[in-house]
Amino acid sequence: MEGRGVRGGFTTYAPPLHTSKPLRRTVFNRLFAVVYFSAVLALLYRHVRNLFLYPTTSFLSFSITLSLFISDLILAFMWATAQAYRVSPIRRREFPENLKRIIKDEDFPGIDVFICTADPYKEPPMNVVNTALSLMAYDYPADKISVYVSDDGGSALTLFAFMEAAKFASHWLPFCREHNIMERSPPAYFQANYPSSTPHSDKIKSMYEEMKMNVENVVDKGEIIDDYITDDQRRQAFNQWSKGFTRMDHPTVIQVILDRSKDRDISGQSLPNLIYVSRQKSKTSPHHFKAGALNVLLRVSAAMTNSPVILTQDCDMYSNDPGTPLRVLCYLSDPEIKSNLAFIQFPQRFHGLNEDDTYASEYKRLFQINPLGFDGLKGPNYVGSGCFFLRRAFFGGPSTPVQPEISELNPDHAVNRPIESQHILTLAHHVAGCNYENQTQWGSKIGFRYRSLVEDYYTGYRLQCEGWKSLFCDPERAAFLGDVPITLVDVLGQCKRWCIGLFEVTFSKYNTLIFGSQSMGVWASLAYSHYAFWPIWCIPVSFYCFLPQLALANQVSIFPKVLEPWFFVYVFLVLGAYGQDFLDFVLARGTARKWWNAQRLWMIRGLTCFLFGSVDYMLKSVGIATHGFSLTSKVLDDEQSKRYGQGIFEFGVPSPLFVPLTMAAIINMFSLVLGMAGFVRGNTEEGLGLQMILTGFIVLNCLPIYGAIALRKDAGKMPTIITIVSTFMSVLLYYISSLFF
Ligand SMILES: O=c1ccn([C@@H]2O[C@H](COP(=O)(O)OP(=O)(O)O[C@H]3O[C@H](CO)[C@@H](O)[C@H](O)[C@H]3O)[C@@H](O)[C@H]2O)c(=O)[nH]1
Ligand SMILES: [Mn+2]
Repeated sequence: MEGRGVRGGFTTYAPPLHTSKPLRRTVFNRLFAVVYFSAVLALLYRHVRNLFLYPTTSFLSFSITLSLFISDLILAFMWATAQAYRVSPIRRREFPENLKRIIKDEDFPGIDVFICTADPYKEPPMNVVNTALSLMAYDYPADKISVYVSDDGGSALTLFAFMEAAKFASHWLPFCREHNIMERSPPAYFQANYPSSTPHSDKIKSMYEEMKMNVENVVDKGEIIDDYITDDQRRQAFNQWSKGFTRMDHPTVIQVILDRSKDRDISGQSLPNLIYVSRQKSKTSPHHFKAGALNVLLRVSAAMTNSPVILTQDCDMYSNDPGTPLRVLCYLSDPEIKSNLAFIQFPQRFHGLNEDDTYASEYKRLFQINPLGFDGLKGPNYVGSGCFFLRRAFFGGPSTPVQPEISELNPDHAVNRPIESQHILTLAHHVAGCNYENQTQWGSKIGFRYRSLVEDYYTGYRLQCEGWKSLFCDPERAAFLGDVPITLVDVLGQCKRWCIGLFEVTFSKYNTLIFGSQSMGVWASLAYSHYAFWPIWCIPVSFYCFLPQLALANQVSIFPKVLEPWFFVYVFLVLGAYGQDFLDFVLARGTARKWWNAQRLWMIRGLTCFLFGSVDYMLKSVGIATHGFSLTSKVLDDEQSKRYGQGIFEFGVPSPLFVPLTMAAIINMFSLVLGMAGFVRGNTEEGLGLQMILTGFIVLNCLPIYGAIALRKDAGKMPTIITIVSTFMSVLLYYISSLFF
């Protein structure tokens, strides 16, 4: 594949548009996997042997060995699935500078950009607007871009913000072009380029500030006051928010804010289409959260522009590089790649992370490392944002197309009427209706797939099962930058939602191991299974955080003695796994301190969201609970931001998620102290060495929790009620354990 040039399907001497090459560490990884696997087998053999010794040993030691066996079996399973990312990882490069020789501007495909937002108070309209502006300002012919905004919040405030943004866009877009600006989200530009201001940029800045003031004013008031309703068009638009209009129950609102066939910027160039869509909602029809919103956009955009390329974007992920669509074209101009390509995924990267990424919100493994491994198989999974799709992929497999119910939605249907024509608007309203999907294949065989809270993972997976491929595009300069949650409860809440969504896939007929391996081969199925089974990490993590410690506190040895042969198997397995993880992390632009935080968060997730997500999923399957898509908040609180900036853990709210975590902190500290005391007095068994090391390691990981319990006075400290409940439960747990040991 390397160095191949592409022109009209023939391999020529033309300069390449893209290359790919295997990662250098692949050979090492494969060898290491063989050695590591032998050690895993040895350990499992040891457990099985010990289990068979029962009933010569006690019931207690049988239960302990069984728990360790189950934990290690799960760890071994997760390790095995993760090897899928290590068999053939590749890294790609694109050469957009060679594009002009192969394709002319007028032959560029149209792009429909989808931006989803769902709540003006959790997702401030100004941020949504900034995302939209950054995408409208792509270095791409404006008459080929249409931006569709889906507002599940059904908020006039968001529509108002976009009306203001459209005015500003007519100044902002030419300004960006003229000065060749990289940061096309206005606040990112002002932050990066001030104080080196010019009269022109000052003028733009003050226009931006004025828009921002108007929008925030309206959002604060919660309504559009008459002063802002400056013309009939606006009056008509806002009159749609009639009495009885609520976010969960309202008719469709579709507003063409900019029409590229007639709207021009101040330099006279056309502006991209900008269309606001708030689909019809009714309390009696399911809306399927983001997947439902995206399917409405798929249909509304089909009616209006039907561009062959679609970019899906979360409202908080702005473009950080105006050249991104050209990178995409490097692949789309290669007929060999394009024929079975469903999507090109860019990594989710973030701005506003604190120095050491306290909550590992970067998810480096998920978003940056593992996709390289996926890419050498069938391609990366879809992660919801920063992804360019070929529209055709939503309508059946590459060789098994599925026809939509009306021909206008066909991916190759050409739209030949203006978007504001009555015919088009009527059709668009029709396909945005909340009953439109009844008795259709939307959500099952067509479009984004329903029935999982991780619609992104599930949709990408199903597309690949249909035979589609995908590509991972990870340029040095981040293509998109998103917000991160800055409080622990938000971080864990988001992860808990993912866990529920993942289990919804695992325990369905599309199980990644069974259905997946039949549809896309063993390795890709393993790669998907790694995430499908993500939440089960809660089992080994919980066992390892409590069992050895309780045994230690009771002076019972459960691991091999220090320096005996099995001790070295344990040491190799642990150091091997952590060492390889560290290496991957640092080679992917990571630092040692960020890695430390990432491994800490893995432990924390095991005790919190993985655990609660699994339990919630089970409660739901037996009909006890229901769950929805709880939005991640993108609003910054000053005090919280300050603490986040200093790298201080933010607890603050009395969430049950914190209870097992605090219990682990307490029990580990308690056992460590007892263990040390035993050592000092000389009556600690020599078999307790590994337990002491493990407990010490967990205590080290829990340092911020002790601080939050005992030392801090700020609003982000551990709520007293959580400390009390956890202490009580820890004492209870210790008491129960002492009855058995
Ligand atoms: O009913 C809904 C719920 C959410 N959203 C939008 O979905 C996006 C993602 O929501 P967010 O709260 O930011 O969730 P995250 O967990 O941060 O998102 C990650 O995980 C989601 C799946 O759980 C994916 O959809 C996202 O793309 C991925 O970034 C946002 O733009 C929302 O406005 C809707 O449009 N309608
Ligand atoms: Mn998000």
